[in-house]
Amino acid sequence: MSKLTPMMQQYIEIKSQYKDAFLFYRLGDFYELFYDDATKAAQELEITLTKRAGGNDPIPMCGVPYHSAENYIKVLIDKGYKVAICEQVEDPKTAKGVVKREVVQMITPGTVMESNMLVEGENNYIGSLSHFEDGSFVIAYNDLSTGENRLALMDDGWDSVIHEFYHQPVKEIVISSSLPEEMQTNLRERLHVTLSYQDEVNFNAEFRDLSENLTDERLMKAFSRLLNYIQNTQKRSLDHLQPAEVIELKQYMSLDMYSKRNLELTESIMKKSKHGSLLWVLDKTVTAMGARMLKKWLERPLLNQVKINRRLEIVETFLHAFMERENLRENLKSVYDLERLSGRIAFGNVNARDLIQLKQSLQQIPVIKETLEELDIPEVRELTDALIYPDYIVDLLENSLVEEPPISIKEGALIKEGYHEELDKYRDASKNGKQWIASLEQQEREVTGIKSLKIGYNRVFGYYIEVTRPNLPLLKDDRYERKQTLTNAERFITPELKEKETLILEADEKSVDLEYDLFIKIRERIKQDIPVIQQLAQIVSEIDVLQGFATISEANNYKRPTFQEGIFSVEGGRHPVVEQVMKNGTYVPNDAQLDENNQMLLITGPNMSGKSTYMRQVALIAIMGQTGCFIPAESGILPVFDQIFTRIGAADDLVSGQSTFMVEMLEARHAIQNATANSLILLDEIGRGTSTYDGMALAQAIVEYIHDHIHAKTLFSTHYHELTALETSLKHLKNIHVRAEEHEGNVVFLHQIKDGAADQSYGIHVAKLADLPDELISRASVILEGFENSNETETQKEAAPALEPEEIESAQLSFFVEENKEATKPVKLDNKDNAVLEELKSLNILEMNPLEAMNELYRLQKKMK
Ligand SMILES: Nc1ncnc2c1ncn2[C@@H]1O[C@H](COP(=O)(O)OP(=O)(O)OP(=O)(O)O)[C@@H](O)[C@H]1O
Repeated sequence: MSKLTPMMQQYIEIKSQYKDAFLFYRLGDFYELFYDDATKAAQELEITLTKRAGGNDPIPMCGVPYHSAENYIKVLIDKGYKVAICEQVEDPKTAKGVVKREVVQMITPGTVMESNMLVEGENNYIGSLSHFEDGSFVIAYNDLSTGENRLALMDDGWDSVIHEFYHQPVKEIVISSSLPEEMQTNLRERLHVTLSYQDEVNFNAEFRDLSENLTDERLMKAFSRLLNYIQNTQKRSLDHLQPAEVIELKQYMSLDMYSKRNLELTESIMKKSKHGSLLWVLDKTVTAMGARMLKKWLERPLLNQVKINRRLEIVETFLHAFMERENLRENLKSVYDLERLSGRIAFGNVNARDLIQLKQSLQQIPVIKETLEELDIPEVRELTDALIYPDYIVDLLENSLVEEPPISIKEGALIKEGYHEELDKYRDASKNGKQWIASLEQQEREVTGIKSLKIGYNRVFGYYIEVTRPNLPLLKDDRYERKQTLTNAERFITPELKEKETLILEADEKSVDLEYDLFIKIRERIKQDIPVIQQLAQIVSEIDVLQGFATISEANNYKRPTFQEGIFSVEGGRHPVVEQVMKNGTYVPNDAQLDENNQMLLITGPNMSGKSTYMRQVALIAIMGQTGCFIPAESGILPVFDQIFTRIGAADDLVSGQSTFMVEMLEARHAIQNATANSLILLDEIGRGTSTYDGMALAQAIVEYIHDHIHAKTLFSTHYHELTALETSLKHLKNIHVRAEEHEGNVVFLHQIKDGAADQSYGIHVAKLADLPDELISRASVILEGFENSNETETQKEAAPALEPEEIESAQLSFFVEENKEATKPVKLDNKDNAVLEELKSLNILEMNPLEAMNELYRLQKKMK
């Protein structure tokens, strides 16, 4: 290969430091990509790949225009790639004007700042994961656009890490390369995130303020890992980063990853979007900051009753104060996204228009405060007192910036008159010069008698005197110096005019430069107040979420719940999302009663009758109540649930490679291992993913296990009518059913919950509703009759007698019981089997994904055969 140009040599040197990113190499008006980057980018961005002469081997190359680069970068970032931006910068070591190239910023999926790459009303988190010798993990979160930092310490093993990341999704995870390979693969395969590495962890003094409240060294280390990564990628001021908040996971209701998805809290399963989720119904916020806070609240409902009641109290006050609430909503509409604005101020990305928006937002603070002051209850007063109006910021912006500045900050017209003496002088000089020119024009018209004589300006010649051709004879010789001839006119200059021109242009240039400098100073000054702005943003967001709760509660007739330990007693409860999408008044409300006597509700009823909807409704009411929102019910007494676990249909797509049954078992296991007497468990038709008897046996054993060992409030829906017999043997279990009636051979769904077990299944009626062929339906009815008459089926259909707790342990359900429990029944094994058994024992099932586990089992079974 022949010698490369110095520019390409420099490229290769820089690229070697950014191997995992697309290097956008600035050349004139383009960012160029070379070699593999070019080939891959051409494919991903659907742009033309060309070749650059590079000795014997032409170099693959493609480019994107500088001005539209953001759009291309967004495509790459959305696909999980990283981009390094390489610019020409002045080299301070060399003579002025000589430039060098360097990477000025990395854009990675988790560190996006550009507004067109961010979703309004949603956080863009990057996470870092650190592991420690004692088996604990720390996750650190950062949203670079808002500066938020949060930390969570986890000492419940690897599963809890995965659950946490499901719970709080991130675009990118920063790890140390010493994180065990299986864990790295697990993160990649289960979370589909970009993994980045930061091995060197230095705690920089400049971050001391951010970590003052961190006493645990593990938290410090994890936080530093994240901050170091951000520093290395961003290479610019991070003044907007907020002090780390430690998430005490035990202070929030824990929702496992299955619940968040199954209950469609923030995203609907079908559409994979906010539409159709609880968030969609409840989001009546008017600011982007409020929307983000609402999402966070829904993801982490509270456990502390005092805090819950504080929120409910404010919601109630807002609910009854219609006029004040309407005013608040109006005022809030004028509040810009202060959190993201702070980030951009820190990064030096804001223009004068942004600062005017900041001023207008801050000007709403006294108005909001005044409205709140009219609602005089202690909980609101707390918020009102915290709203401190930063009049000095508003005054600064009011005195310095014009009301409608241009987008560019480099062309002047930003700063108000009277703000800066020197600037006023330049402006005066320019203005005086221009006035002098205007009077010269007047004077020359009079002296020459040419009425159309005018003084004009263009960038090439500066100021000139223009005389139209027919008037030229009126000009005395040598009066002006000829400069340019046009078809219909001549242009002239005079030494005096040129002298004034120099003065005017100098003054204009100086004032534009000075305006820029003054603007930067104002921006830097505001930078110091970022914490004040961020604090206001927090309070405004909270007010916004709470007024939103009041607004939706009023619109949908939600009621304030009360709390009482151990009792879930709801009258006329509704599913908030199904109710919302159905026509007004068509949703059938239902009561729900769970208490010490009725810890478990076994729900039967035909397909499509509303079993799942009812179960979800119970959980959503609990979540809404603990979030501090009113609930969709006539009245409600709620317990404070510490955790919610769910196993509700449609989960098969969770992790590719897992069978429905395996997912079902994993979800059930998770509940059984972690639930307490204060938890809520929803199990929808557990066991249906396998053969009838297996399924029924598992279902019964699970019901018994929860009933006898866990005592969690549980809703269990089933098609195994045989299980309803358990009501007689399990003291705290109650049968309920969803009512349906048969009318002229068709099933009518009443969606009403009634005590007792359903009397028949109506499965065939539902199949009929689904328009299966008549012949097939008749045949199914005949087969069903056959089953019902068969003695064998009758005897098998009896529910097995309830097992004693010891029996459960030996009921071959070790899958649900703790890992590594000794098998209770000895089995005769030969040497080959023993070897397989040893291998089986040594498998670390919890570290595998289900597909790996299945493959292992299959392999071992094959070995035995
Ligand atoms: N209380 C209700 N009022 C009005 N419509 C309801 C109610 N509950 C459920 N529905 C309607 O019935 C449909 C079926 O409900 P759901 O999926 O809960 O039934 P299911 O009994 O769980 O069915 P399957 O056993 O087939 O899973 C829902 O999509 C909803 O439109």
